[in-house]
Amino acid sequence: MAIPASSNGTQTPRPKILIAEKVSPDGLALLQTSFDVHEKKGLSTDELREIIPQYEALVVRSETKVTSTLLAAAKKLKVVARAGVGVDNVDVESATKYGIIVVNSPVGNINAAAEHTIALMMATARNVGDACASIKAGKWERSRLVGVEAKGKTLAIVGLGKVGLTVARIANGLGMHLIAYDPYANPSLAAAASVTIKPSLAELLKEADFLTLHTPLIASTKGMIGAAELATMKPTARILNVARGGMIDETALLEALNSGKIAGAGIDVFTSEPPESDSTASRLIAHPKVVATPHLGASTAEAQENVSIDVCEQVIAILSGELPRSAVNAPLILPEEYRTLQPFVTLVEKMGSLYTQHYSPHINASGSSRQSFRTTFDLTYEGALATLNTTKPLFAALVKGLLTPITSSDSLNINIVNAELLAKERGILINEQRSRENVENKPYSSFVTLRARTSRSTSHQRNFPARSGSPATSHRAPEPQQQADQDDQVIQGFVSANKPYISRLDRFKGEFIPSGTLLICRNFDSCGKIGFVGSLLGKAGVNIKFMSVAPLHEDEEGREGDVEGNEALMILGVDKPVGDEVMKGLIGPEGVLEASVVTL
Ligand SMILES: NC(=O)C1=CN([C@@H]2O[C@H](COP(=O)(O)OP(=O)(O)OC[C@H]3O[C@@H](n4cnc5c(N)ncnc54)[C@H](O)[C@@H]3O)[C@@H](O)[C@H]2O)C=CC1
Ligand SMILES: O=C(O)C(=O)COP(=O)(O)O
Repeated sequence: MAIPASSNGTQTPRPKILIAEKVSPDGLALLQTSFDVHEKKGLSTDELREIIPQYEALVVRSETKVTSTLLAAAKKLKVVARAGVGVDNVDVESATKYGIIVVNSPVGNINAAAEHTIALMMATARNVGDACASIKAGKWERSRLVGVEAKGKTLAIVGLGKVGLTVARIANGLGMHLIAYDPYANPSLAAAASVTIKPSLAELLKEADFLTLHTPLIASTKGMIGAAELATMKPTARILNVARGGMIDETALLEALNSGKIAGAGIDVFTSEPPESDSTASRLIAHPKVVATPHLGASTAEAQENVSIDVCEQVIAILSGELPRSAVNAPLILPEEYRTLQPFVTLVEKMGSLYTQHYSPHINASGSSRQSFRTTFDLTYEGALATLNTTKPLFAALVKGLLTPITSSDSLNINIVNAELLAKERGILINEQRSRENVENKPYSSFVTLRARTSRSTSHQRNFPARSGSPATSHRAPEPQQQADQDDQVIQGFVSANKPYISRLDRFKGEFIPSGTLLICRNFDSCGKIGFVGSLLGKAGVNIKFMSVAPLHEDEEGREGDVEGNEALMILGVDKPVGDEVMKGLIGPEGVLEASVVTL
C-alpha cells in the first residue's frame, strides 16, 4: 500500500494498528511495511479505551472484549480483525452502528480445533489426564485407569459446520458411528461424511457415547446442555467442548460428574476465561474425570500462521479502500463509501419518517401494508450517489425511517444486514434506481427522490388523519374525488455541508431541514395565511423557530383543479407539539387546507 504524501511534500503519519493479543508474526510482517504496528498485550479495559482513539485497526483473538464502550471511543477505527473464528467477544452490532467493519478468519484454525477435539476425546476415553498426573506423582495405577475405545462408539455432534464436519471425517477414520443435530446442516455434506442427522437434540443425546459441541455461542445455543439434557444421557457417555463455554451449564456438568450421571468430560473453553479461582469452572478443571485445556483449540503453529495472514491481509485491504474477503458485518460496505453515504443515510431515514408521519396511511401499526393499499417505494439516487458500489445503507435507512415512527424503536434493530428481510416481512416493496442526469446546475452533487406509489382506485385520501398511536397529527378540509394515478407522493432531498435538506414535498418545492417538530400546512397561496397560522400558534404558546414556504413545483403551476389559484406549503419549525384544538382551528377558509405535525 502506498503511503500518501501531503501537499507540502512531507509524508502523512502512517496509520496505526493495535495488536491486543498474541498474533503470529507472519501476518504482522505484512502490516509493518505500511503501518505503525503496536503490539500491546494484556491491557486492562481502561487502558485499552484510553489508547484506542489513535488506532485505525484493532487485531484481537478471543480474550479482548471489544465492547460498545470501547467502540464508541474508537474514533478512527475502521476495522476490528478477529484472528480466529468466534466473534462472540466483539459487539458486532455496535461496530456496525459505528461503521466499523469486523472481519474474522473463518477457516484458518478449523483443522486445529477439530484435531484438538479428537485429542480431548481420546484423552477422556483413556484417562490420559488422570494417568499423567498419577504417574508424575510417582504412582503406577494400571487397574484404576482402564479406559474405553473410540472404535464402534457413537459420536454425537451438535453443530455440523466447518469444525463439526472435520471432526466427523477424522472420527469416521477411527471407526466411529456418527450422528449429528444441526437444524441448518447441509444433508449432502453430512451424508458424504457418513453422518446421520437426528431431528432433535433429545434424539441425539440418548444415543451418544461421546457428545461434542461445535456451534457458535448464540441465544439458541447458550446453556443448551443443562441438567435436564445431561439426565437423558448414558452414564457411560463423555462430553467434549472445544466450542464456547456458555453452551454447557458448568454447575450441572459438575453435578453430573460427581453423581456418576456422566463418565467424563474434555473441556477447552469456559464461561469465564481464565476461570476465577474457586469458581465452578475451576472445580471442573480440578475434577479427576475431566481433561481440561486453557482454550487451546486454535493454538497450533499452523493455525496461528493461517489466521494471522488471513486477517492481516484483510486489514490491509480495508485500510487501502478495498473489500475484505470475510467481513462479519456490513459485507459490502467500504469505509470510504460509508463516509460518503453517512449524511445521505440520515437524509433517507428522515424522508422515510416524514413519509410515514405526513402521509401515514398505508403502513399499519404492525408495519405491514394494508392489502387494499399496497405501497411501492421508488428510491432514486441522482448524481455522484448513483456511481457508488452499494446503496445498502440507504435502503436500510429508508426501512428504518418508514417503520420507526410506528413501532417501538427498541423492538427493531434495523441495519444493512437485516433491512431487506424486515422490509419483505412487512410487505414494504422498495425499488432502487440510479440516475446520473441533471445535477451539474444544482448546488449539490447528489440528490435522492422517494416516490411512493399506492395502488388503489377509490377517492383521494392523500393526507389521512394519523391513526392513534402515531406521532403525527394531521387535519384537512374536505376535497373532491381524484384519480388513482395522482396517488404518487414524492419527497426529494439533498445534502449540503453534511446537513440533510428536503427540497420537494409532493407538488411543492422549497428547502427545509428535516429536524425537530415541524408543522406542515398546505394552503392557497394568498395573503394573510402566514399571519393567520402565526397568530393562532402564538395564542397557543407555540414558538416558531423557523419557517419555509414551498410554492408549487414548476411542472404543477396553474394545474387544472386548483380552485383559487396556486397552492403552497408552509413548513414551520416549532418548539413543541401542536395540540389537536389548534390543529383543527388552522383548517378553514381563512386558514389552511390541510395541516400535519411531524417529529424528525
Ligand atoms: N476452542 C477453539 O480454540 C476454537 C473454537 N471454535 C469454535 O467452534 C465453533 C464452531 O466453529 P465453526 O465450525 O467454524 O462454525 P460454523 O459456523 O462453520 O458451524 C456452526 C454450525 O452450528 C450450527 N448451529 C447453529 N445453531 C445451532 C443450534 N441451535 N443447534 C445446532 N446446531 C446449530 C450451524 O448450522 C452450523 O452448521 C464456534 O463456536 C467457534 O468459535 C473454532 C475454532 C477454534
Ligand atoms: O477461533 C476461535 O473461535 C477460537 O476460539 C480461537 O480462539 P483464540 O484465537 O485461540 O483465542
